[in-house]
Parts: sequence; structure tokens; C-alpha cells
Amino acid sequence: MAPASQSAVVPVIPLAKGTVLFPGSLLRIPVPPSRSDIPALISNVYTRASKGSRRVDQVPVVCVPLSSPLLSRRGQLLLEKAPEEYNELLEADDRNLRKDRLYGYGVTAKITGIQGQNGAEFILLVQGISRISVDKVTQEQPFFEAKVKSHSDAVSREIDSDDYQELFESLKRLSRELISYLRVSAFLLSSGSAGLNPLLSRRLEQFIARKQAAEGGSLADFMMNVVEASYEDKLQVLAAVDVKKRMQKVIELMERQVDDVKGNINVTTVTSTAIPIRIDQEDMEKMNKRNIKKIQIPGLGGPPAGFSFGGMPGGGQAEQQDADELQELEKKIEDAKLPPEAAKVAEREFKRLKHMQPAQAEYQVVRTYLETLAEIPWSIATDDPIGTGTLAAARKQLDNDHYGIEKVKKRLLSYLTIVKLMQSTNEDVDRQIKEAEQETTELELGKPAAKNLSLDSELEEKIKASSLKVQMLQSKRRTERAPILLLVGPPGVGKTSIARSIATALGRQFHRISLGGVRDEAEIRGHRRTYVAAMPGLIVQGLRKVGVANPVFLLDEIDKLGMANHNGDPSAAMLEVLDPEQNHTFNDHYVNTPIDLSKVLFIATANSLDTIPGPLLDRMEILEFSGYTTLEKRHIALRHLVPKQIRVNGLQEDQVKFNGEVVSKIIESYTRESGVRNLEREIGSVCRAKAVEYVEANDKGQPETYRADLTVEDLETILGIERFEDEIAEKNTQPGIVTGLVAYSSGGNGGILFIEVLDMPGDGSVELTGNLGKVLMESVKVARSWVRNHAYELGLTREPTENIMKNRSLHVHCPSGAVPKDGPSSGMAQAIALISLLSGRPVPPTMAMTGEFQLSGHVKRVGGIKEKLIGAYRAGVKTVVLPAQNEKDAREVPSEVKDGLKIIYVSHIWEAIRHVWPDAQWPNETSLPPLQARL
Ligand SMILES: Nc1ncnc2c1ncn2[C@@H]1O[C@H](COP(=O)(O)OP(=O)(O)OP(=O)(O)O)[C@@H](O)[C@H]1O
Repeated sequence: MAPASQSAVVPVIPLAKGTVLFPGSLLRIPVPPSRSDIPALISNVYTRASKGSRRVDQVPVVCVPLSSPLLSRRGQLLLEKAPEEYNELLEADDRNLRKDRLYGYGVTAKITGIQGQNGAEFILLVQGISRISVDKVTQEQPFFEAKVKSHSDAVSREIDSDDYQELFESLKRLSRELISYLRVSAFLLSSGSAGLNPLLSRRLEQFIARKQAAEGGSLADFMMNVVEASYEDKLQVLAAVDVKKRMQKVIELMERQVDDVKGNINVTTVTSTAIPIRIDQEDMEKMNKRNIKKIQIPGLGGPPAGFSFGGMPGGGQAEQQDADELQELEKKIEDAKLPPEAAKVAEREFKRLKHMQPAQAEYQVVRTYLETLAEIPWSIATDDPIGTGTLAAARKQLDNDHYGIEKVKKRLLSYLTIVKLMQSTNEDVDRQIKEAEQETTELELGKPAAKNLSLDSELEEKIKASSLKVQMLQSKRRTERAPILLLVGPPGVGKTSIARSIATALGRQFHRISLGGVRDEAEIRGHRRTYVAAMPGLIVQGLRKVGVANPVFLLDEIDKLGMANHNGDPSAAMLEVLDPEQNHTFNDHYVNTPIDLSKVLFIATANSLDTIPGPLLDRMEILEFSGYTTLEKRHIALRHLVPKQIRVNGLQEDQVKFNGEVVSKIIESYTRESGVRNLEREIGSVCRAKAVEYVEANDKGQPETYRADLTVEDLETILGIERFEDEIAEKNTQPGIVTGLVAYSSGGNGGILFIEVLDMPGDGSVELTGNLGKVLMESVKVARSWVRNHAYELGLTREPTENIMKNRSLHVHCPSGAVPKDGPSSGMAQAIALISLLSGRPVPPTMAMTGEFQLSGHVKRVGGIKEKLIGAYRAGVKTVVLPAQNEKDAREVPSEVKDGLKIIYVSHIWEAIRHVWPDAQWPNETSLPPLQARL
């Protein structure tokens, strides 16, 4: 019935709570300053439009409502009754929307206009076109994107069937009936109340009457704007891809409403035009308010399709309103205390605005621009309470919010000390600048009084020297700035939350700018005003939102910033933001007058340093976060995450009790990560499950059956079967397999990997599989040569001259193909794996090793020891063999890990061999020189 056409990836506008857009209808979407996704989406739509030489309304977007807690994403009813926390559930995460909150259906839409409003809010006008289902959300930041499938209302095969015709006729009849009631009710209501005016109702009736059977689906959609329906009803109609089902559902809703109205009206005859009535005024008023105000159908009134800028009030009242608005705007600009350069621009633009007609498209553009200028916090700043006692307070704040990470906290405190010092130096410099400026002005004023020439030139000299002093002091102020911190580490280790704590400790406003996926320079720097609906970039929007000039800006995921492309170079724009030499005159394309960002405290975060361009990296000071050990995670969970999740899920502290054992089980069997984000999520799931249990027990009147204490057994029922088993436990002992260690280049994370070597008849060649790089290939060859050379001492051949590789080929494999592996650090493990294979002696899987291996047999230093050891410990390794040269790196490893591992340091492969097989005899080893001599 409803054939689906092919899928496409399109930008998604998540609709606000309780709002559903249907095909054919118009919607006004208010966009508050807190929503950064829509400006980013609009910017992307503009870029696409200009690239494809299309109009903006030819670039499709989709509007998707939020899913309801009562329905599945596909519209099936899950719960009959709304739970108490219904509103919270629907509202939850409204700002930081995640993809799992989106409903499974929506509509493709075109952007038909943008209206500026007072304040930073604006309104986006969209028109629904056709139904889609969401296959997969492919992107969440900076705006949503999803793979969607469109569904057209093709009904040609069914149109002649009796049941289709019957449904369509009922739909049409009920639609006209409902419109009649609404019109009559409007007629009866006191003037001034929301009502369906006779002209609009006549046009609606004509519109309905003209509908052909093939348009049954669209009529049903249309009537959803008129009929009274709950949010879930609307979502279900949206999910009704099948036209017959859709008509049925809408008929049900209309019947219900018409019956309701009839109950309140004493109807003698019901025709489409006349109803002698006695009516319950209050009910009718309610009904009208709910329904009629929002009817906006293209071509049937409401805002016009196509681009429009603001409403156009008419008559003298409207003129007065415009004048008031201008006055208000002028006051706003005055209050904003713009710096001289910006004030000049504002004055010029304001003059232009006064001479324009409000109906002109340009009027709204200029007004919005001036409003933006007035909203930038040019001179407002929060009081920085940095003074004596601040550091102690900051320490307390950091300790309260975060467990452990002592090194990071220590570094942050010294950072805050620097911020404090810089601030007092700058205050001093500011004072000197003021004095010098005053001196210059005074000298300038004295100029005409100087009569003779020599005095004149002396004065000239003095003025010059004094203005030079001002310049020098200003540049001193600029360079003496606290460094920009870059917090690097795996996801979920607390980078964002610690930045927030710093802002709290400093008493500053906090704003997070997500840079992940920003590919367009204009997103950072804004669009030029010549673009229709241009707007400022992320930095200026952030300033407007916080409303102060000295906030803490968190530049999240700076490593995911897009590279230079045909849309400009976002990292170059970022460079300007972060460079103290430049950022006091930051130039946003939209604002087009320099903005001083020097008071903003920037903190950036990244998962890895690899993709951050060098010049950008140069401007930041790196502070590394490493992953947490199980013990640390347990403390974090019990002290911070559990109380937080209990609170968030509306429970009392004594209503659910986690113990250390339960938390350890969640850590080990349900999460495998360096940070604690998934751990927090799983704890949240457990809390929700307990909340449901608690409510059910109370509903049944048996509160005593509820048990607050959690046990390890409960976890399997709540979270499902264990997701992770001990990696080591999965491996059996077989010659040729050795546990190696890796530190992933992205995310500061480490883990184990298994090196498997197999031999087969052949010509001595080596084959590698498992996504292994070139350097690894070389280290395999080094290991092969060493073993071939020492086969006799190892007891693998009978004669010293015999070539053990002569008739064999080797196959080296490292499972976990998704992890790219390269680098020489697995050399020792490969040599041991090869000896193990050829000698038939297995290596215990709980023993892991890392070290670069040389042809001479020496084992050399490798990187990432800390990550590797934490990863090994997490995976259940008991003994680790490391190069002796790495001994001092291992000192940095948390003591829990060091205590849980036996670490053996070796300088030569023979030492490693003795540790791996302590009881083995090496018959020909005596033919070797003593060990010391070989080192
Ligand atoms: N040491 C800690 N003590 C208490 N809570 C912590 C700690 N580390 C992380 N958390 C909590 O873990 C959650 C995830 O942390 P956060 O969002 O700051 O991670 P992140 O490092 O910024 O991750 P990403 O790189 O993905 O942005 C937060 O709720 C945070 O409070």
C-alpha cells in the first residue's frame, strides 16, 4: 500500500516536546539560544544549497518528534497509563538530546522562512512534505543526521475497494462536521476569544470537499491539525504509513471529539451549516484554544510559504508598535556599552533601519543584526572571586566532584594559580594603561596653549612617548595570559566535568562548544551578512548565551575538528580564537567588527593528539588523563555515580543499595572502557529497573515485597547476560600463542592482544594477517632470523648449521583486526611465540610481554607502558615481561595495578626465555657465551 522509495541521509530537526509536524502543514519552530544544533543545521543547508546552486527550500531536511515513554519507536503502545514522571521522561535531555530519544517516524520538510524575534531566539518556518521512517541516526553532533526512508501515499490499487471508499467517505463527512462545530462554537463565543472565522472555515470546507479519494491520506494528515489528539495519538498517526490505517485512526479521533461536543450541545438538526445550539461555553472555549489557533495550511491563511521575515502588523497600532520596538532596540544598544568601533557600526545601521519600512525584507535583517550586537557581552563580566582562599575552595570543589586523578588536580591548581597571578598582573597593567591614556589626553589638551615652536615639538615628543607607552602596555597585557589547557584522554574519564568544576571554582559562567564534526569555517566564524538568514558563529553565539565576557569556554573534541576544505579551514579560525596575539580582535563574519575574546578562559578536550594540527597544538598546554583502574572505578561509582543516578531517577537514597561487589560485577562483566561513562549508564539502567519494581510493588499494595538491596544475581535479570568475560580466560594454552600488549594511539587506552604463529611446509616466507603494518612485518622477520640463528642453542635443531626455516613458511596473525597495529613493540612477543611454536612449549596466557627486539637479541624500550599495564591488569594478566629500559616508566602506574601484576624486567631475549620457561632445559645453551657478556 505504501511503497517505500530509496533511503537517503538528511539533516534532522528534532521537534520540541509535544510537537508533531504532518505532511502538508506548516510549523513555526522557536529556536532558543540554547539550541546550537539548528543554527549548525541551517548553516549546513545553506552550504549545500550554494554548492548545488539550489534554493534553500529545495534542500530537504526532516522533522522528527521526540518519542513518547508510552510508545515504542515504531508507534506500538507499550503502556496504557502515563507514569507519574511522564512529563520528566518526555522532557529529559531536551537540551542534550541523544539519538535514542528520537521517534522512528517524521516528515521531510522544506525550510520556508526564518523570523527574527526579540532576544536571541528566532523562529524557523518549515513545511511538511512527506512521511519518512528513520532507519538509522548517523550523526548527533553538531546536528542530527539520519538515514531515512520516504513513504508516499500510493493508494492506486486500493482506491476502488469498498472498504477504502467507505473509510474515505466517513473521513470526509466527519471532517466537515467537525469544522462546522468549530465554526459554530466560534460564533457563539465572546468576541476576542480564539475562534475559526467564517471565511477560513468556508475555505476549509471547500478544501475538504475538493479532496479526491486518492488524497485520503493527506486529508487524514490535514485533519490532525484540527482534531483534538494526545501526543501519542499524533505519533501513532505519523507512524501510520498505511493510508487505510491512518484514516481509521483519524476517524476514531474525530468521532470521539464530535461525540464530546454533541454531549455539550443540544443538537436538533445537524447540517454542515446550521446547528441550533445550547452549548457549554467553557468546554468550547477550551476546545477552540487548543485547535484553531494553530491551523496553518499553505494557501489557507497562516504565514505565507516562501521566505518571510517577521510578521507585519497593520494600521496605526502597528506603526506605534514599530516605533516602540525601535526605541527599545536603541536603549538595548545603549545599555550594551559597545566599544567605539562597534558603536559606530551600530549607529550607522540603526540610522538605516529607521528609514526602512518594516515590511521590507532588509528591515528584519538589520534589526536582527543590531539585536545580536546588543546582546554580545562587550563589557559585562562576572566578578572573579580569585583571591585569598580561592585556591583552597577550588581544591575542595575538585575533590568534591572527582575522585582520584591527583596529578590532574595538582596541575589544575597550579594552573589556577597562574590564572590568578596573570589576573593581578593584568589588573596592574590595566591601571597603568589608564594612567598613560589619561596622561596622553592631558598632553593633547595642552597642545594649543603651547605658543612657541620649540615647546610645541617638545610636547609632540612627550605625546608620542606617552602613546608608545600605552601601546607597549597593551601588548604586555595580551601576551601575559594564562595558557590554554588541552585535556587529553579516553572518553568518559571526566574531562568535561572537571572543566565544569574549574568554572564553578572560579565563579565563572560555563559554556561547552562541541567542535566534533565542524567542517565549515563559517560555523566558527559565522556567515557574512549578505547571506539570507546569516547568523554568528559558535563563539559569538556562546558569548550571547552566557551574557558575560569572561566565561569558561570548553572547546570539546578539538581533535575532531574538520580539516581545510572548500568550505574554508575551521582549524585556521580556531587558531585565531586561541591565539592571544589575535583573539583580542576576533573577527566574526556576521558581526563584522572586532570582538575581544581575551577575557575568555578556553579549555579544550581531545581523545587523541594525532589529528590536532601542529600550530593549534602549539598554542595549548597538554594535560593527560589516563584510564581508570577497576579499583578507582569502584570508588568513583560508589561515591559519585551511584548517588547521582539514584537522584536523577527520582529515587531516595535508601530505596536502592549498591554494594562494592555489585559495582565490581558491573565494571568487569558489563563494561569494558577506560572511563566511566558506560558504567554510569549501566548504573542508571539498574536504578530505573529498581524504580519500576518499587512502583509496581506499591501499586499492588505490597510494598513489603520490594527489596532495596541489590545482589550480583539481580544484575543478570536487569542487565541481561554478562557482556564481557575475562579475555584471558577465553584463551587456551597452545604453543605459538603469546599475549602481547598494545597502547591504542587514539584515546590513551591500552589492552592485550594475542600473537599467534603457525608454521607450515613452505619456502621460509612469512605471511601476516590481522591488520598488521609494515614495521610489524619487519619485526617478525627480525624474530625469525634470530630464532633461525639460535635454533641449535634453543635445542630446535641437531646441528648448529641446520636451517630450521628451510622447508617451512610462517603465518603470523593478531586477532582483533579492527585495531590497526604497527610499531616494533611486539618484537619480543613474536620471538617468544616462534620459540614456543618450534619447541612445542606453551606460554601461560596470563603472562604478557612487550619490547622491541633486535637482531642481537637485545630487548629495547617501548612507549605507552602506563596504558599497556593498566590494560593488562584489566584483562586479567598476572605477569608482565618488560624491557629493563622501561623500569622508570612503570613507576607512574597506579599502585593498584603495580601491586596486582608481577613485573619482570629483561634486557635480553635469553633472560625472557628463562622467565617464561623457568623449568626448561636448553641442552646446547652451554655453547653460548655467559649471559653478562651477551648484554
Ligand atoms: N574521577 C571522577 N570522579 C567522579 N566522577 C567522574 C570521574 N571521572 C568521570 N566522572 C563522571 O563520568 C561521567 C563522564 O565524564 P565526562 O563527560 O566528563 O567525560 P569526558 O572525559 O569529557 O568524555 P568525552 O571525551 O567523551 O567527552 C561524568 O558524569 C563524570 O562526572
